[in-house]
Amino acid sequence: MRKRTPPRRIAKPQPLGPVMTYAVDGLTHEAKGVARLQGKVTFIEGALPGETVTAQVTKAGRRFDEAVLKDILEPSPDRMDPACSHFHQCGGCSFQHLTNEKQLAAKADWLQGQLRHLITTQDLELLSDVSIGYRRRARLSIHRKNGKTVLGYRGKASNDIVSIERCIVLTERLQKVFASLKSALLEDELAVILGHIELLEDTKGVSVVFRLTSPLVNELKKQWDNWAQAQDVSVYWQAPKSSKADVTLDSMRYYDLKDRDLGEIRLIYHPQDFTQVNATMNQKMVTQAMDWLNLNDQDVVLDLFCGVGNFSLPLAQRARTVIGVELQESMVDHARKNAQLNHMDNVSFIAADLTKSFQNELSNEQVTKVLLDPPRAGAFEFLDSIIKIGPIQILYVSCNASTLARDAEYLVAKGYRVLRVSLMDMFPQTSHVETMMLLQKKK
Ligand SMILES: C[S@@+](CC[C@H](N)C(=O)[O-])C[C@H]1O[C@@H](n2cnc3c(N)ncnc32)[C@H](O)[C@@H]1O
Ligand code: SF4
Repeated sequence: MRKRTPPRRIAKPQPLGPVMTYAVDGLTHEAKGVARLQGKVTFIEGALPGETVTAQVTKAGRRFDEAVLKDILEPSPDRMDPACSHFHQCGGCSFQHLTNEKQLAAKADWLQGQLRHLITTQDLELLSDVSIGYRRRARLSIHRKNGKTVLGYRGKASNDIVSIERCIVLTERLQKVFASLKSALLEDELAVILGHIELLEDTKGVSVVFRLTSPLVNELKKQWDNWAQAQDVSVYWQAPKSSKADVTLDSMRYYDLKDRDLGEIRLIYHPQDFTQVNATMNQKMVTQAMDWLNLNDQDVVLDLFCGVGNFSLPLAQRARTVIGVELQESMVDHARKNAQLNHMDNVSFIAADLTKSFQNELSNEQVTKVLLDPPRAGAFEFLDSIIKIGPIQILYVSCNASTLARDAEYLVAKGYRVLRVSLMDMFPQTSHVETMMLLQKKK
């Protein structure tokens, strides 16, 4: 007899609490106001420190409650009207109700808190740029309900897709393509066979990746190729069940990095490879990394989690040798191609999983400096290997301050000290914080 799957327990929605008045005195890094009522902490989405608000508890826990904002009785002087009309529904931004200056102050506060065992308040440097129109890539969700197509992003409070008319954090060119795409797609049969859509802008221009859930008939493809031509964008099709769009070398994307003294580098990549989302900040970040590492022609540098060579190639312009390490074989291929295209023969790449040790392949090199740029999980598993290699300096680029704090505290315990730290505002209007930290081996 076939076993029956037991019915899934669905958590009962909690009844809403009464509307209460709260004095807000803090802000979480996810932009929730923090208030205390009779000793219990309540997180209120959308409330700011210094405000008196009314709110209603939606989730009561043992240690804290979560509440929705009802009314602002006394607003903070730092409050501003969100520039985007979708702000209250869309899950993309969390900070638009706070001035840019205060957004940065809140991020700096939070980062200092995370790194409290490593730095003092004066230590934090800041790298920032424009606060809207900066995103060069975005993933649009698509959903069809009762014959209607909804195109946009996931919502703030739920997984539902919020219909977006205009997204002001996208680059201007992407905003225009988004608008044209939306009006062409909503009534079109292509919408029925799409999983999601990726928009991308780089030095080559704008491109759109359509992820198909069913095969595409020729006529529809022709129609969309015409749309792409009229919009001057490239279209890539990701076939159903394949992990990436099929892209020939000729139709790869590319972006350029400029160096003050050493000229330009062009990096090719697959449209679905990892690339930094904020092009201007990426350029600034790479320049800062080169300045901080202050390389010379004797340096041997390891670039860990190197992607397609975003740091490796600029490093190779200065150092004697650079070795890049990356998990994805296809990105390693692109990184090698990039070295070739830029006529660099002092950089090589290894495909390896950095959660595992593979030191033997590196043991012939006297590595002087290491740059690492891991995903959110950090690089803890590889730290002992780095310590064994014993570089003079380690430059850590991080998208998650709590794993950075953990890893840096370990490195400090093993004989390194923190020289410089910078908050890099890669994603204004959101709560994301990127950090660069330079560590030096103690004598
Ligand atoms: C934050 S990205 C940085 C990429 C590159 N440094 C850049 O600036 O474009 C992290 C990279 O680490 C790679 N990665 C993720 N897990 C890894 C692992 N276990 N071992 C090696 N590389 C990994 C990802 O494929 C991605 O390219
Ligand atoms: S991600 Fe775009 S649409 Fe969403 S709130 Fe931010 S600016 Fe508005």
